[in-house]
Amino acid sequence: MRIDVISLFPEFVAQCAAFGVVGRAGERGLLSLHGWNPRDYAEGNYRRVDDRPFGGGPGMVMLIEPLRASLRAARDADPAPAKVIYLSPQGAPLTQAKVRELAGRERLILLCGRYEGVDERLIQAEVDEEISIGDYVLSGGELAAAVVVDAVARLREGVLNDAESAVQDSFEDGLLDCPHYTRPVEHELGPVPGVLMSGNHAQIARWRRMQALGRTWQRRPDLLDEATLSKADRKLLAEFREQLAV
Ligand SMILES: CN(C)c1ccccc1CNc1ccc(C(N)=O)cn1
Repeated sequence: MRIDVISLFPEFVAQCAAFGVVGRAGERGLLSLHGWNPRDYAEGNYRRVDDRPFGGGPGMVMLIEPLRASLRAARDADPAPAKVIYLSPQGAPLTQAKVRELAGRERLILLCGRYEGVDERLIQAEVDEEISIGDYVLSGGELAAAVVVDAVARLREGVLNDAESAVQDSFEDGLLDCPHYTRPVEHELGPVPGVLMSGNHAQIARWRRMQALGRTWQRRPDLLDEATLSKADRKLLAEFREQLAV
């Protein structure tokens, strides 16, 4: 998979992708990341990439042409067609389902805005999708781009080993994860739930599913509404709630 990042700080996103499983994906050739800086395509001796907003008001707006030229350079760098994604607070919320869809593509071009954003005409002409990583404002789209790179890379075949992808699964079905424990069994902070020490793998899986369902119900009932629960799931959740009522 190839991801091109259009940014005034292209090394920012490359650095975020240099660690851990995503860094490993790069070393294995499963993911290639390329940065393009609009300033390299800006005309004039000041190489302007922004200018004042028509209509007045504070801040600056990114100019069309440097972005357009850097997007063209990124597209032309590889024959595969690319989906252009603009990271902005005005975008559609990023969900795991959207991450899965993006991970199925061979190329993505991520456009990172700075200042107050980008001239709307460039967005209309060049952007396929606007995506937001959450309802908050960042000083630039680069952190949002790094989030997309990480979330997408881990879903690519061969990036995660079996153990790591098992962790991924717990979020795949739209539920929160169960609690995790490791040594020591006894600690001043409390014991490890006995079922996890039982060696009874069916019971352990049952307990973990109950915990995932229960925590989702407690912390994110909105996710629970969207999740399709089996009859067995509903029974487990009822049991979880009974245990609370005790
Ligand atoms: C400077 N701003 C406000 C801006 C305005 C318009 C576009 C991009 C930016 C860059 N900032 C971003 C980007 C993304 C997100 C997000 N929630 O995904 C939050 N902030």
